[in-house]
Amino acid sequence: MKYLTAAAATAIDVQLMDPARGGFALSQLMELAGLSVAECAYKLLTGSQRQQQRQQQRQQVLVVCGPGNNGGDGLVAARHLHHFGVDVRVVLPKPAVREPFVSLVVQVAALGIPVAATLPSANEMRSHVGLVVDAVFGFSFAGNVREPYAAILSQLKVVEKEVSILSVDVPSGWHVEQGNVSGAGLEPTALISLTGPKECARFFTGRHFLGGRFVPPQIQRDFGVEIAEYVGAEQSVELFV
Ligand SMILES: NC(=O)C1=CN([C@@H]2O[C@H](COP(=O)(O)OP(=O)(O)OC[C@H]3O[C@@H](n4cnc5c(N)ncnc54)[C@H](O)[C@@H]3O)[C@@H](O)[C@H]2O)[C@H](O)CC1
Ligand SMILES: [K+]
Repeated sequence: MKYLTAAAATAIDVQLMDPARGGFALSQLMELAGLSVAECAYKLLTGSQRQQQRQQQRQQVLVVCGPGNNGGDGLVAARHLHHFGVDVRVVLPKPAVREPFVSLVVQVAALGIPVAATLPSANEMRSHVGLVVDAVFGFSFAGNVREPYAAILSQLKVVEKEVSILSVDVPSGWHVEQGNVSGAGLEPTALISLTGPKECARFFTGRHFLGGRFVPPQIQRDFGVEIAEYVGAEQSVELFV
């Protein structure tokens, strides 16, 4: 398994958006990343009969979005989950002030998806939330978690053993290469790595998926990113190492 440093993940993004290499716009990559997240979340929610029963009791998916592109992936995923028929809510601690986030929030609101700045209470999450999608921080997170996100992560940690969490790309609060060194990071049930697993995924022991089905072969080869064996139209694939 090839693991990416934060610098390599940034370099892949630059290549993907280079007009002469990948030729993608950021919003396209975010759309595909968010679609992978939504499809993976849906699989986790409905994957087994037991989960289907639990899902009937605790139907909501709570998508918690940070200030960068990881949060953008979350906003896209929320929109797709709504179209998949899931009762989805968004927590966006800081209002969107720039594109593509402003438009993504408009798209979410146009579907009637509730957007709040704060998390529900721990008891509300225990009784109503079937899955939290952690889209707070991705591969550009560094240093100690600053507010308002420190409070959000602490509140999620209170319920993390009782409510399933799917982290997008990096479990929020984890050092991108060294893992949960501060102890303030989430300990999610599942992780969906986008493009390729980051170094911190070496320390993750839960269910691990790969998504982001958009990397052309040349860029895969240049960075040693492994080609996942997606089946048919699926947007995420579980990794077993
Ligand atoms: N090629 C791909 O796989 C793609 C992945 N995508 C997703 O984009 C993120 C990386 O996005 P980026 O905007 O570079 O950064 P983050 O979302 O990780 O966060 C930046 C954001 O967070 C703030 N911040 C950083 N450290 C702290 C801190 N200690 N406390 C508080 N706030 C902090 C920083 O100021 C920024 O505002 C990747 O992981 C994928 O999820 C793309 O969507 C598509 C291509
Ligand atoms: K995350």
